Amino acid sequence: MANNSSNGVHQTTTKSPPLPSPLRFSKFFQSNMRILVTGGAGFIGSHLVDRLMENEKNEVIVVDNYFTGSKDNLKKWIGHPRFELIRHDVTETLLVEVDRIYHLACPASPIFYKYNPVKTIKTNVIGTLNMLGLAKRVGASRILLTSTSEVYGDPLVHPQPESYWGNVNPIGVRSCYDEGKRVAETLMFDYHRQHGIEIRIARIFNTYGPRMNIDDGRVVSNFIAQALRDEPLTVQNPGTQTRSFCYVSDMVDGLIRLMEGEHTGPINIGNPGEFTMLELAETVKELINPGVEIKRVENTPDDPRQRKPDITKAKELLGWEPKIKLREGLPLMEEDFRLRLGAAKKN
Ligand SMILES: NC(=O)c1ccc[n+]([C@@H]2O[C@H](COP(=O)([O-])OP(=O)(O)OC[C@H]3O[C@@H](n4cnc5c(N)ncnc54)[C@H](O)[C@@H]3O)[C@@H](O)[C@H]2O)c1
Ligand SMILES: O=c1ccn([C@@H]2O[C@H](COP(=O)(O)OP(=O)(O)O[C@H]3OC[C@@H](O)[C@H](O)[C@H]3O)[C@@H](O)[C@H]2O)c(=O)[nH]1
Repeated sequence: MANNSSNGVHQTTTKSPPLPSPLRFSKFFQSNMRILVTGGAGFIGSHLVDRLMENEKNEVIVVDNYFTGSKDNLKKWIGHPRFELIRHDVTETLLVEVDRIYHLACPASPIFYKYNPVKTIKTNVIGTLNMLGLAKRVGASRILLTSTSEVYGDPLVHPQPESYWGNVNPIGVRSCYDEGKRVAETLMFDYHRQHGIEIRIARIFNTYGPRMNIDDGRVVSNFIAQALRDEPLTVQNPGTQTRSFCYVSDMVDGLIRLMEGEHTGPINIGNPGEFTMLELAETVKELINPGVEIKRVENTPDDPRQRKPDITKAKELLGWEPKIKLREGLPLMEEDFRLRLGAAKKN
C-alpha cells in the first residue's frame, strides 16, 4: 500500500478497506473464495468457470452483457448454490463483494470488436477502471486482466517476449482493441503502484476450442465451420501470415496458475507452435474434409504478419506450458461443432 508522502502532498490513503463482512469472524462462517468472472458467458470465460466450479470452496459470480457470450455456455451451473449470473455491462459501475476478479469482459473476435469500436474502447478502459475500482473498494485480494498478444501489434521482434513494447498503429481499425488493452494494462499497473492492488496480467495468444461461436469470425472457428458445411475455407491474403494456437484447457490452466502464483506479469500465455494460415487450412482440410476447397480472399487492414509467444517466463515463473498440440485440439473442437451444426461424420 502506498504511503502519504513526507513533502505534505497528499498522494493516497494508507487505510485498508474493511473486510467484506464481519460475519467472516463468526464461528460458523464458511470461508469460501468468492470469485467474480467478467465475460464469463463467453468462450474462455465459460471454460474458466467450469474449472473454478470444480473446487467446492469456490463461489463463482459471472457478469456479462451477452454481446458475444451466451447463457447457454453456463447452463449446467444456472441454479447451482455456489453460482450466480448477473446481466451487467462492465462500462457501468458494479458493487459485489468478492475476493478475486478474473476480468475477461471484452469482445475478442476482430469482426465483433470492430463492430462498435467506441464501445470496445469503453469496455477496455472504463470497464477495467470499474473493475479496479471494485477491487479497491471491496478489498478484493487479486484482479487478473486478460490482455492480448495484440498489444505487440504487427511485431518486429519474433517470437515476442513480454519485454517487447510492440509495433502498434494508434489510429487504425484494430486500435480500439489493441490500444484499449494497452491502456487497460497501464491502468492495472497504476492501481498497483498507487493503491497497492494485487494485479495479474495475462497476454493471451490465439486460443481455440469447443464453445467458440460458430459464426465467431476467428480463423479456427471459420475453417472448422466451413469444412463441416462443405464451404470453401477462406484464407485471407497473403496466407503466409502466422499465428500460434493454444487449446482452451491449456489456457484456463495458465490463467489459474497466474492468478494463484506470486507474479504480476505481464506473462504470455499461448502455444508456441506457429502455423501460416495456409498451413492451418491444409490441416483442417486433411483432418475434417479432404474434399473441401481452399479459397483466397481479401484481408483486412493492419493484420499482424507473424505472431508466436516466447513462453520462457510462463515456464519459469508459473511452471506452465501447453500440453495439447493443434492436431489434437482440432478434432475436439470438430466434435463440438458437429453436434451444434447437426453435421454427422461421414464414413
Ligand atoms: N480467445 C482468444 O484468442 C483471445 C486472445 C487474446 C485475448 N483474449 C481475451 O480473453 C477474453 C475472453 O475472450 P473470448 O475469446 O472468450 O471472447 P468472447 O467474445 O467469447 O467472450 C467475451 C465475453 O465478454 C462479454 N462482454 C463483452 N463486452 C462486455 C461488456 N461491456 N460488459 C460485460 N460483458 C461483456 C461477452 O458477452 C462475452 O461473453 C477477452 O478479454 C479477450 O480480449 C482472447
Ligand atoms: O476466415 C478467416 C479468418 C481469419 N483469417 C486470418 O487468420 C489470422 C487470424 O485471424 P483471427 O481473426 O482468428 O484473429 P487475430 O489473430 O487477427 O486476432 C485475435 O488475436 C488475439 C486475440 O486478442 C483475439 O482473439 C483476436 O483479436 C489473420 O491473419 C486473418 O487474416 C483467415 O485467413 N480466414
